[in-house]
Amino acid sequence: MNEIAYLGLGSNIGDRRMNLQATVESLWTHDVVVLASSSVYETEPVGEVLEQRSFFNAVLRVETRLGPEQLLDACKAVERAFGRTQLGEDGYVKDGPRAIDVDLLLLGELEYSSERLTLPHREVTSRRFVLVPLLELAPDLEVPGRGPAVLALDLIEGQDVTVAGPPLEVGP
Ligand SMILES: Nc1ncnc2c1ncn2[C@@H]1O[C@H](COP(=O)(O)OP(=O)(O)OP(=O)(O)O)[C@@H](O)[C@H]1O
Ligand SMILES: Nc1nc2c(c(=O)[nH]1)N=C(CO)CN2
Repeated sequence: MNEIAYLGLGSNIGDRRMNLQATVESLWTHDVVVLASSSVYETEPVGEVLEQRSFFNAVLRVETRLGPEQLLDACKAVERAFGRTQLGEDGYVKDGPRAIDVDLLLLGELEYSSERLTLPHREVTSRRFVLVPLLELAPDLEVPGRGPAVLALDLIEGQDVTVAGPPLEVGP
């Protein structure tokens, strides 16, 4: 059965918008149908590395027949295609600069936990750079197990987010 999922994209190396657009095209080749994109936002770095270039972030609404672990594999395959080092590999920096980051934010109503995957994404309700584009696509969104996304956004202080450009092209 096909499910609706939301993916969070981020880039802060090279041509950031071009990297996000190329990610959309790469997802098509992994059985992930991209239905809609949020606007592209320029966002202040959040997390363990604050002294780095600002990010471009966007959220995609996708449709897929993949299950949770397979969908994570697809996200990781797209990151690898852009040369991203992965957790556990040489050169990996938690929260560090990256040409592309693809996070699996939500898969339908699923609450799921395995060694390598947590759904909803553990940070989905604490990051403005995720919630602002997510709410643009789904203003009434309820985050499974955590309540209305709009209430979570109200609780976040700081984390500058501004519109940098129109939505990514999602057509084939
Ligand atoms: N919902 C999820 N989406 C993506 N990765 C997840 C998720 N839940 C758990 N993970 C795990 O988190 C690991 C680290 O992810 P990643 O390399 O993208 O970290 P990061 O981008 O530095 O930080 P963050 O995950 O907080 O954005 C992945 O290898 C993956 O196994
Ligand atoms: N603004 C912003 N900050 C981040 C981002 C990101 O995509 N945008 N990604 C991170 C690691 O996943 C760490 N910090």
